[in-house]
Order: sequence, then C-alpha cells, then structure tokens
Amino acid sequence: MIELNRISKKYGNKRVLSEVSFAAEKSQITCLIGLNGVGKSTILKAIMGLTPINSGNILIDGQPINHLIYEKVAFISDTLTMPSSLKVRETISFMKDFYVNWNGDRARELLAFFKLNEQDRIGDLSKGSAAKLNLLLGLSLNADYVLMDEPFSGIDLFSREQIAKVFTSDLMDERGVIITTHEIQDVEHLIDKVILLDQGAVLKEFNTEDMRLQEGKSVVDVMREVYQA
Ligand SMILES: Nc1ncnc2c1ncn2[C@@H]1O[C@H](COP(=O)(O)OP(=O)(O)OP(=O)(O)O)[C@@H](O)[C@H]1O
Repeated sequence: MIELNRISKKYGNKRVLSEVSFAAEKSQITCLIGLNGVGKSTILKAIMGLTPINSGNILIDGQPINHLIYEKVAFISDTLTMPSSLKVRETISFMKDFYVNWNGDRARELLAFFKLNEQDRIGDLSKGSAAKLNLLLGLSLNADYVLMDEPFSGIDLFSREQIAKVFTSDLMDERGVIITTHEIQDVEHLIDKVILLDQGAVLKEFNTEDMRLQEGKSVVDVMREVYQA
C-alpha cells in the first residue's frame, strides 16, 4: 500500500498541498481528480521522492521512501523524457541496461499491442505514439506500483481506448495504480477509488463501486456535486 499521511508542500511561499492523506492499495486503480494546478503532479512527484515535502510522511508497504523506490514504483510522467534523436529500439535498449527490473517480454508485448515501430525516432513520434511509448517504458518495469500522470492528455479517441484496454489487461493485475486524469469518462469504469482534490487538500474520497451501488452516482455526478456546490 502507498500511504500519504498529512503531507504538506510549499514551493517558496506558495502552499500547494495541505495535509493530504489517502492510501492507494495494490490491485486497485486510484484516481486523483482536480482542476488544473490543484497539486496532482506534485503528489506523484512527492511519492517518488522527486520533490521534498515540508511535513507529513509517505510510506510504501509500510516503509519510508528509500533508494529502492525505483524498483517498487514506476513513474510514468506526462511527457516522454528520452532524447529526441534516439530510436524507439534504442530507448528500449537503454531502459533494459539501466533498470534491473526491466521486463523484456512485456516490452515486446506492448510494442506489438500499440503497433509502435522500433525504427522510429522519438522526435518524429506523434503525441499519441509518444504517450504509448511512455506507457510501454513504465509498464515494462516489474514494479508493484505504477504512477501515471495524465496518460490520456491530448490523445485521440482510439488511442485512448487502446490505453484504457491496458488498464484491464493482466499487465495491471496485482499492481497498485495511481493515475491523474482530466479525461474521467475514459477511466470511470476502470477505477476503484477516487480522491477529489481542491486547493491542495482532499475534498472527498470514495470507492466508485460503493458510490454506484449505494447512492446510484457516477464519478461525474459526485464531481458536479462537490465542485459546483
Ligand atoms: N517547481 C515548481 N515551482 C514552483 N511552483 C510549482 C512548481 N511545480 C508546480 N508548481 C505550482 O504548484 C501548483 C500545483 O502544480 P501541479 O503541477 O502539481 O498541479 P496539477 O494538479 O498536476 O495541475 P495540472 O492538472 O495542470 O497538471 C501549481 O500552482 C503550480 O504552478
């Protein structure tokens, strides 16, 4: 389980996160939702130890963040950070050399599933193909948890459907996933838990199935209630 306990974060004098607490469990997809600038990416970066927090703590399987984080947690940011001159094949080869937990079979599987061409240069990839490659690179790590920042951003309908399919495949089986997205209708049926954020704080947290069964409300219904109140 990834646990955030009352974490707060300031950039300079600007408070971005205020005592944020939630837990994301294995075998579940937890979705962080909030308007632009509410602090979703900052939360993911804090979990990865990429940005220091001012107070609170983060535990991964009961342990504070340590140097083994990259073997336990894969972080798929919203942009592909590989040099544009590299080919897809070279990028995959780089990952294989760099990460001890690289899973070559899974990479080949995803390469075929996304119909990516190994000979294409990163700089020549369309936005959708770059997002798919980014996903491939993150999901080909044998990590217990996957953090995804806006995997659907600016991507066409069919590519979004293809990416959403990966969420229900055995690639995700036991993993704990935390995703941020504005494209809630693409993932509504896939997510287990929602954390609604506003001004750096948790406004509401709920299990999507319980919400449907007990109150007959979709995620969008709850968002309307909460944000338009
Ligand atoms: N390195 C930084 N230095 C200063 N301020 C920052 C930095 N990174 C983010 N911020 C500010 O922190 C706030 C939260 O940013 P963050 O990127 O976490 O929001 P977000 O919810 O992911 O936004 P979006 O939905 O637009 O991706 C914003 O006001 C942003 O301007």
